[in-house]
Formats: sequence, C-alpha cells, structure tokens
Amino acid sequence: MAPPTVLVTGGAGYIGSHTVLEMLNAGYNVICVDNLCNAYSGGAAKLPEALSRVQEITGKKVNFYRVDITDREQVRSVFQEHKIDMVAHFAALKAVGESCRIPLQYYHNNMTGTNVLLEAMADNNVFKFVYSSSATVYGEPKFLPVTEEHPTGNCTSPYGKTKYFTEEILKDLCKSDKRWAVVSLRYFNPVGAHISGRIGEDPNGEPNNLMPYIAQVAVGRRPCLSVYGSDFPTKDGTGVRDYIHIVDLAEGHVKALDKLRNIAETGFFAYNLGSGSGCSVLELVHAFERASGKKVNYQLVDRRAGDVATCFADAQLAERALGWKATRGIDKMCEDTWRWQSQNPNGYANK
Ligand SMILES: NC(=O)c1ccc[n+]([C@@H]2O[C@H](COP(=O)([O-])OP(=O)(O)OC[C@H]3O[C@@H](n4cnc5c(N)ncnc54)[C@H](O)[C@@H]3O)[C@@H](O)[C@H]2O)c1
Ligand SMILES: CC(=O)N[C@H]1[C@@H](OP(=O)(O)OP(=O)(O)OC[C@H]2O[C@@H](n3ccc(=O)[nH]c3=O)[C@H](O)[C@@H]2O)O[C@H](CO)[C@H](O)[C@@H]1O
Repeated sequence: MAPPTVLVTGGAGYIGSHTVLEMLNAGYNVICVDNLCNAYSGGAAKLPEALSRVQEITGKKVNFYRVDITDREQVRSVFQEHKIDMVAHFAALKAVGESCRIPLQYYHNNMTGTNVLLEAMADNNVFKFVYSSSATVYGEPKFLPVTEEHPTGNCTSPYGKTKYFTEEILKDLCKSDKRWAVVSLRYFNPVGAHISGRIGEDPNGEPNNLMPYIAQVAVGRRPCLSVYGSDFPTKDGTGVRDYIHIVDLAEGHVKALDKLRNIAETGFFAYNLGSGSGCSVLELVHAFERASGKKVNYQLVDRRAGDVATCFADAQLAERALGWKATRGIDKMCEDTWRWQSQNPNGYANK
C-alpha cells in the first residue's frame, strides 16, 4: 500500500522544514506549499533553500509549489495535481508585536487562508488535519503547569486570537461533520535546530524571539540582548518559559499523523507540546554561553507588553494519547542552535 501523502503548508518555514524532514524519514510522501513571505527562496532555484537542504539530508524528494493559501485557485490546483490524504498546516504570520500593528493582515492571512484550505480539503474529501496552535491561546495562565483543560481565548494579541479563533472554527467544523479528524498541537516555545546544522531558525530582520536573538549576539551579528523585565515573580526576576527542541516538536507531528492515519475516531483533539519544565531568560543565556563558549552581552530593560511571567506545560496528555514525550534538554537545544548559527552566521543567505 502506498504511503500516505501529506500536504504541508508553510513547509519552507522554521517548524515546517524540520517537520517535513521527520515526515520523510518516517516514510510519508510530502507536498509543500509556501508563499515564501517569511522563507529564504534561494533565488530562481525551484526549491526554497531550507527544503533543498532537507532533500540533501534525507536523500528524499520534496514536492514544492509556490502557493499563497489565501488564493483559492492556487490551493485547488494542488489538490487537483495530487491525491492528498492529510494536511499539516503551518502557514501563518506569527509576530506577536507586528500583529498588534497590522491586525487585518493577520486576520486575512491566518484566518481566511485557513478557511480557504479547509474548504478545498472538504471539496476533495480530505478530512484529516493537523493544526499549528500555540500556548498563546491560554493567555495569562490561571494555574501551572498548564493543561489542555486550562481556559483558552484570553489572548493578548491579534496573532494569539487567530490561533484561538481557528481552534473554535475547527471545533464547530468537527461538530457539524463527523468526517473531520483534527489534531491541534499547542506549541510552547520551540527552539533549536536539526543536528546536522544545515537547517535552523532564520527569522527575517530583527528576531522577535529569545533564542534566535541570543544566537545572533553570540555569533556577532547583534551587539547586545535586551532582557525584557527583571522584576517578574520568578526565580531570577526574568520571564520563565517552556522551551521545546524543534526536533522533539517535529516528532510530535509525526505521532499526530500516525494517530490520524490509524484511527477510525474523528473529532477535535488538542495536545500541549512542551517539555513540562520552565527555564528563565537568564538561565537560557547562561546555558547558551556554556554550549557556545561565547559571551552573550545583555542589558536588563523594561518588560515587553503582553508578556506573562511564567508559562510551562503539562504534556502528559500528549504522552498518553500520542505516545510522544520531549527528550532533548536545554543544553542540547543550545548546542544544536549554536551549530546551526555558527555554520550559517547569516542564516540561509550564506550558502
Ligand atoms: N515559532 C514559534 O515559536 C511558534 C510557536 C507556536 C506556534 N507556532 C506556529 O507554527 C507555525 C510555523 O511557525 P514558524 O515558527 O515555522 O514560522 P515561519 O514564519 O518560519 O514559517 C511559516 C511559513 O509559512 C509561510 N506562509 C505564511 N503565510 C502564508 C500564506 N498565506 N501562504 C503560504 N505560505 C505562507 C511563510 O513563508 C513561512 O515559510 C505558525 O502557524 C506559527 O503560528 C510557532
Ligand atoms: C507562552 C507563549 O505564549 N508562547 C508563545 C509566544 O512566545 P514568547 O513570547 O514566550 O517567546 P519569546 O521568545 O518572544 O519570549 C520568551 C521570553 O524571552 C523574553 N525575551 C524575548 C526576546 C528578547 O529579545 N528578549 C527577551 O527577554 C520574553 O520577555 C519572554 O520572557 O509567542 C510565540 C510566537 O512569537 C509562540 O506563539 C509561543 O507559543
């Protein structure tokens, strides 16, 4: 029997490219679509650089189409070209601060795009869907560790609301049509890179997130890290988060696909993908200095709007339901990030 074919949206991005690699290694066929609004295209080359390197690492073919998921005809053409069995949906805009400045672009891209995709799926009798959600749907945690039973919807940004609203749409869809089987994976803080050092996180412009910023300071691309807040009620006053290695996260997606592939059960399922432990900003800085042997200059500044003090996952449900558990710790996250950044100081731009 032919292996299932997965349509991966946003496959040229940070999480998408790492997940495509693990899907190929697990024997899935993969069709990637991406409009390259936040991925290095590598010029006229047919494949975006990240996917070209995924092919190099796995020795397996990646089918890629430059498609914008808000474009109905472009999306439909992919379903006409290939028999798709399941969809893993990563494509989105994801900068929290930017979403506060241009909310309409975020609602259009993330919500309209997802609706266009879901309609094309239904029209082609494809009902198995893995969604990239985020711990941000929980807002300011009311209890810790955060379980899937924690209330959602108290989001602090339009970006977070697009994740929450999409989950609500997916729940309604599953209620209305029992053919739908949806797994919403709520990522905590994905960081790190594939052990090869050939693919990794390569944000456009100044990084919004902590780990890529630290890495760019360590490699000399940026002079100093600003630590947002040192007066939180935490062990050292800085923000505490649940960092999860990107390869652990990617493996969690393969487990979700395996579940959808093998079960007759349908409906909406949400799982936290986190390590289950918290790490402060300064703890991560010091771990990175140990892993890289480099000094990371930083300055303590005011808090960033919308930041919560502490957030970390209870990931036991994913372990029970998916047979998945994060295994790579903070030191490994820092080692693998440093290998990628030191071998690619300017990300994919330097071949
Ligand atoms: N990185 C994180 O910390 C984090 C945490 C939780 C959830 N997520 C979610 O995971 C997903 C992937 O995140 P990432 O960190 O890999 O981001 P990314 O920006 O690296 O990847 C997203 C990809 O989607 C593409 N894209 C965006 N809009 C598109 C559109 N309309 N049509 C086609 N392609 C489009 C971009 O070009 C990019 O390659 C996103 O949905 C994000 O919200 C990320
Ligand atoms: C718990 C939560 O909702 N996590 C979401 C949130 O990540 P976070 O906002 O938690 O990720 P982040 O990497 O932007 O910040 C992590 C920690 O580092 C601090 N920091 C960050 C950058 C910097 O230059 N200096 C600094 O001090 C920041 O204050 C926080 O305490 O948004 C991400 C998208 O961007 C994802 O959706 C995450 O799932």
